[in-house]
Amino acid sequence: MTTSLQELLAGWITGQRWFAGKGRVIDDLSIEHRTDIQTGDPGLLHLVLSVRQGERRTRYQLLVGLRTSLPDRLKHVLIGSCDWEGRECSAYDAAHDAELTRILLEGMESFRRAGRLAFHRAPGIEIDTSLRSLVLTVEQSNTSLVYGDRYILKLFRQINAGLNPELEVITALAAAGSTHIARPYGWIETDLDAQPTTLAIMQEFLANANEGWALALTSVRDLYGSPPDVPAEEVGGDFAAEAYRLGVATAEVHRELAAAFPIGVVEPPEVKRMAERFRDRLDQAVAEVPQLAAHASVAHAAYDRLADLDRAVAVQRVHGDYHLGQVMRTPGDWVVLDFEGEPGQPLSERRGLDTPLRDVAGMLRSFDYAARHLLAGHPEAATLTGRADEWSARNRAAFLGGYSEGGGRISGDDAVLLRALELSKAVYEVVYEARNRPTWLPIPLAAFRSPR
Ligand SMILES: Nc1ncnc2c1ncn2[C@@H]1O[C@H](COP(=O)(O)OP(=O)(O)O)[C@@H](O)[C@H]1O
Ligand SMILES: O=P(O)(O)O[C@H]1O[C@H](CO)[C@@H](O[C@H]2O[C@H](CO)[C@@H](O)[C@H](O)[C@H]2O)[C@H](O)[C@H]1O
Repeated sequence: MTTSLQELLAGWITGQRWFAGKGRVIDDLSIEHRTDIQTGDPGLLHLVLSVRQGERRTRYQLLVGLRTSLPDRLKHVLIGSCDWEGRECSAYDAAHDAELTRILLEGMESFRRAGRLAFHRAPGIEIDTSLRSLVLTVEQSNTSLVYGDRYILKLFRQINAGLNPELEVITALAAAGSTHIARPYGWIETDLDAQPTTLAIMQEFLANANEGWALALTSVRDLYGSPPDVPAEEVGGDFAAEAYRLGVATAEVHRELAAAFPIGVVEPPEVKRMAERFRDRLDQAVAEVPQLAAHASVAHAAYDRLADLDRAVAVQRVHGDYHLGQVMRTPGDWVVLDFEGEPGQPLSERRGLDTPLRDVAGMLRSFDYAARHLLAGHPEAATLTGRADEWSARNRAAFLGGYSEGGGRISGDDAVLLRALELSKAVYEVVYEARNRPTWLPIPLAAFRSPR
């Protein structure tokens, strides 16, 4: 059975949104660990796959459902037919099968152990196991299940051995009473390379919240639709007050992170090495995305200035992949999600200390994304570019104002660091877009146009 399921998976996995190795040939796919969470019909398998593409080996997690007869409601997530213990079965993505995902809730409620899997519940939490799940249909690197508007369970798709930074951070911030996180309710663990490894995290579902990205886009649309002589601040959907409030919340989260985890200082030689890493990343990105070559000199100039800074930089735990899709506006305040760091980086790096300006840079880039992403293919793109610049500049400034007001420190010297961080993020985004959404590539490329 294993061989045929492996073949099916090799054909199926490349089409999944969360598959990180798009555009590269799979040299080998093997099932590293298999846990039969439920035997019988339907059956539920948990698989850790190891996918080798060239030198790179990546692990992915799958929940595979097996049924002798697949109901219509699950036909859209069919992986294929396979032989399972002598029977012809349909294998499918079980994340979409509420009958099977309930087993995960039951597992967390009862602290179940199934083979190598260990289910956990957060202290003082009771889990309602009667809730049915739906898969969240948003662009994401993982797969999230929403149980009855009460819980959201994120199944990490790409698995790295070790404790996931998100679980570590939200547990610490919840214990410190933070109002800027969604409370943790439970998690699922395994051991990989002899390390406890987080496979999934369940949190409070923020049912009455709106994603920052969606709110920002509504504002951008309003501005695009308004007469050209009306300034941004007079357009109905102006976002600047929210951007400011988000800046305040960001500074508060940074303060909470600094209080909950160790802090440190990076001396000038290490800042030089940071610039060096940015250069290496740029070179790799240019090799993968040739369109970036024409802009590389702008980034190199920013990295040279960083290398010459000759100044120590304060570091602490940070978010690491901060953008408008990671923040939600609840009726009360902004809540920050997904403290996972940049997907694809080693866990040691994602759990390491960094300058909080990395997050500030990430959010500044996101304002630029929001301002420009509606321009691609827009018939009036040429005239609307000025509007996009206006929206971006206004909201970036408001966010920075809020960040300072909330106690976040940005000194004059920090402009050099911030610029280098922004361009490094844009380099990451160029690669990300080339791999996942090639039509969006012009958005990060626009970051290299001119110094702000
Ligand atoms: N606690 C939550 N309550 C409501 N929606 C959430 C919550 N957590 C995540 N989401 C929604 O799921 C989306 C993806 O979540 P995220 O943690 O960023 O996943 P990924 O790491 O896969 O990108 C968010 O942009 C948001 O729309
Ligand atoms: O899946 P994650 O949320 O962890 O992050 C990845 O996907 C993001 C896209 O969904 C990507 O963000 C980029 O696009 C956003 C708009 O969709 C934009 O707001 C961000 O500024 C931009 O970086 C993120 O980089 C990637 O890690």
